[in-house]
Parts: sequence; C-alpha cells; structure tokens
Amino acid sequence: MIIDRLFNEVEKNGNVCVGLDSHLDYIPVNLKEKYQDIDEVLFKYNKEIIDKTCDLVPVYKLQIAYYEAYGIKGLLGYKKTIEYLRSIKKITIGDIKRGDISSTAEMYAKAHFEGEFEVDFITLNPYLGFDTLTPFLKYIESGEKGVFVLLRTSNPGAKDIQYLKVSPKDEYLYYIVGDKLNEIGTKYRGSCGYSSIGAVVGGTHVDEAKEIRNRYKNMFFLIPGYGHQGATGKDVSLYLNNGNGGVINSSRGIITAYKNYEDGNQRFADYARKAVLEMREDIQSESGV
Ligand SMILES: O=C(O)c1cc(=O)[nH]c(=O)n1[C@@H]1O[C@H](COP(=O)(O)O)[C@@H](O)[C@H]1O
Repeated sequence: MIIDRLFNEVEKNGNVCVGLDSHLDYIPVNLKEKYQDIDEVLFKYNKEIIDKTCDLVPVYKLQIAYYEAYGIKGLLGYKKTIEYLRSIKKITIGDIKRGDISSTAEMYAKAHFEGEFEVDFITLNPYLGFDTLTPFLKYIESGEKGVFVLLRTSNPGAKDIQYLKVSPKDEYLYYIVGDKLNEIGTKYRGSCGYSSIGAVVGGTHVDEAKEIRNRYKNMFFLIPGYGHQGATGKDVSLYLNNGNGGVINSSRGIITAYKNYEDGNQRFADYARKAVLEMREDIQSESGV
C-alpha cells in the first residue's frame, strides 16, 4: 500500500516534505532568463531542487495553485515535475484541497489519480461533507493511492470554524471530522499500522497536539506550518510517533532559503539542500530518534 511506502521512506529518509510552491518571484533571475517558456522555468527550478534533495526526503508536495496561476504553461510545469518525481520513484502529494458533490468529486479523482496529473496522494477538504470522499475510495482500495484530508489547519482562521464546539459532546468540530476519518480509514490500513486515509494537521497549533496524536493512533499526518508560518521542530514532533507517523512540509523555508546568501542565485539548490538538512536534524533531535 502507498502508506507503507511512505512509512518506509520516512524510516529511511526522515520526515521532511519539500513543498514545491514555485512562485515565479521565488525563482532566481538567471534561471528565468535562461528559459523562454514558463513550464521550462518552473520545471528546471524544481528539478534542480529535487536532484539536490531527493536522497534526504521521503516525499514532495506540489501546491497546484502555484501552477494554475500561470495558466496552461504553469500546469505543464506541474505535469513535468510530477512525471519526473514519479520517474525517479519519489512519492508525490498533489495539494489540490478539493471537496465537492460526488459526481464532481469523481472527476477530481480521475483528474489527479489518473492521466497527466497523476500523483500518489492528494489533499481533500471534507467540510462539504463526508459523501465528497466516496469517489476517492476505489483508488485508495487499489492500494496505490492515498489522501490527506484537512482536519485542523495551520492558519490563524482555523479557529473560525474548525474550533467551534459542537454537540453531542461539546467538542471541537475538527474532532467530528477526525473521528469519522478514523472510522473510514480503518478499512485502508497498511502493514505499517497507518491508514492510506491520512489527515492534515497544522503544526502551528500545539495545545491539542498530544490529544490529536493519541486519539488518532493509526492516522498518518501531513503537518504543514514549519518555518515560515512559525512552527518549530519541537512543535511538529508532538504530532509524530517514534519519529514516524507524519511528514512535515516546508515550502518557502526550503525553496527560497537561497535568498539569505550572497551567492544564492547561482546556488539555490545547494541552499535548499542545506535547509532540508537543518530541518531534518531539528525534527530528529526533538523527536528523540
Ligand atoms: O494542505 C496543506 O498542505 C496545508 C494545510 C494547512 O493547514 N496549512 C498549509 O500551509 N498548507 C500548505 O502547506 C504549504 C505551506 O507553505 P510554507 O508556509 O511556505 O511552508 C502551502 O502549500 C500551504 O497551502
């Protein structure tokens, strides 16, 4: 199952998920001048970062908005990047955060689990209801695909809706979501013990971290918020289990790390590698593995 592959990759390479949120403003001028087409600029930037980090990380996440924003050429850059990652056997997360009525969700599943945009995992938004998840289950059942469903997000606005107290137990709304995901996910557990239905849990809020980790022992977490959004190694390691059970995403903190160095423009991928190494060490030292 895909979750076993991810679990094993984490055992081997640690927890860092490189977020390829490749805004053109993040890309060094010399690289932008070298290639005429946006798809090539995006792909070459991503490829250099991938080539310098792939021995250190278990997985890459592409937030699709950074590609959609550049139209057809942007999406071509997305396609080329995920194809390259899959060709070198790295696990891919398409951060698409979809959620819609089931007939439409069926087409989202087809769009991102098959064809030109095929990835291993996608992110989903469950706040339109749990029926929106059904069309993805047949892909998960095949063993080859997985999902990370938003549970409690990293942004300050997470408090607006996800933290509303709801009956019957007067608990936070996100626990209703988590309990249901846990229940659906039981059927899709791999030999590692985790389910291919994982959850997104922002690392920026830590008050309930222990409770979330204990309550959802078989859930694998995608944990964003490290670095630019303020979460530290200490914060995010609260969501891990013996150093596994989660991957921690950093996007800007890795792909724009070069901006802090005078020779950064020429060596952006070297500085991405340095940022990954530092992040990996930070997490490992805090999670005690
Ligand atoms: O699903 C996500 O990946 C996600 C969920 C969440 O709660 N917070 C969050 O920041 N993300 C994504 O994680 C990435 C964070 O980027 P950086 O803040 O630059 O590391 C972006 O691609 C966000 O869209």
